[in-house]
Amino acid sequence: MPGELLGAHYDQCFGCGESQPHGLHLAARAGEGVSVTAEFTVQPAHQGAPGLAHGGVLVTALDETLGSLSWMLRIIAVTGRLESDFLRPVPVGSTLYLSARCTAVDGRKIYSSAEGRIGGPDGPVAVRADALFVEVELGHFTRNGRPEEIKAAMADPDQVKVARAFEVNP
Ligand SMILES: CCCCCCCC(=O)SCCNC(=O)CCNC(=O)[C@H](O)C(C)(C)COP(=O)(O)OP(=O)(O)OC[C@H]1O[C@@H](n2cnc3c(N)ncnc32)[C@H](O)[C@@H]1OP(=O)(O)O
Repeated sequence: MPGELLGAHYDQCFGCGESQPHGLHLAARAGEGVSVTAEFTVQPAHQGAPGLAHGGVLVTALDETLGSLSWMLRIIAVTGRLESDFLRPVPVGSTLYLSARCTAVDGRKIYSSAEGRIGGPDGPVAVRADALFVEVELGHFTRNGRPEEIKAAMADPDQVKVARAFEVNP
């Protein structure tokens, strides 16, 4: 339902994992239709220039928010292409109000756009991105991931967590 937290897909994910000490701890919420929102507060560890967020970290926040759209579509997908615009510098300590929406689905291709605003959900747009995600099978992760982490994720007694680690919306 709109407003509901989607929860982390994998607890070690750099974007959303609760157990990832270096991560962004992004918590995405369902929006209206195939859309999501999330908030991310820039920490001192995310600096690129004194007191300013690193652009790559901001793109990660956009990527993760866009990736969360797969949950709304119940599709397993990975980022194939991500094009970003940096419109305003984002100071450390500021909160990025993120929103992403799916714009089209064509076979395995999922097109989407996202933006991050500062100063409030209706504040000026600081960063934006257009993405192409590509639907993949579960084997994309099990074949390509490092075996240690695959085994650890599969061994979790919580079966919902196991499914989520591989980006399947249960
Ligand atoms: C809840 C989840 C949150 C997750 C948030 C984080 C998301 C991520 O960061 S995922 C990690 C980063 N991404 C990756 O590691 C992906 C690495 N790339 C790959 O594995 C592959 O290149 C992959 C799967 C994207 C595509 O390969 P493959 O499955 O062989 O598909 P392929 O046949 O080449 O392409 C399928 C279609 O997509 C198109 N396509 C694929 N890549 C691109 C691209 N970069 N640009 C444009 N089009 C592309 C192809 O042209 C093709 O189109 P069509 O069907 O019209 O011919």
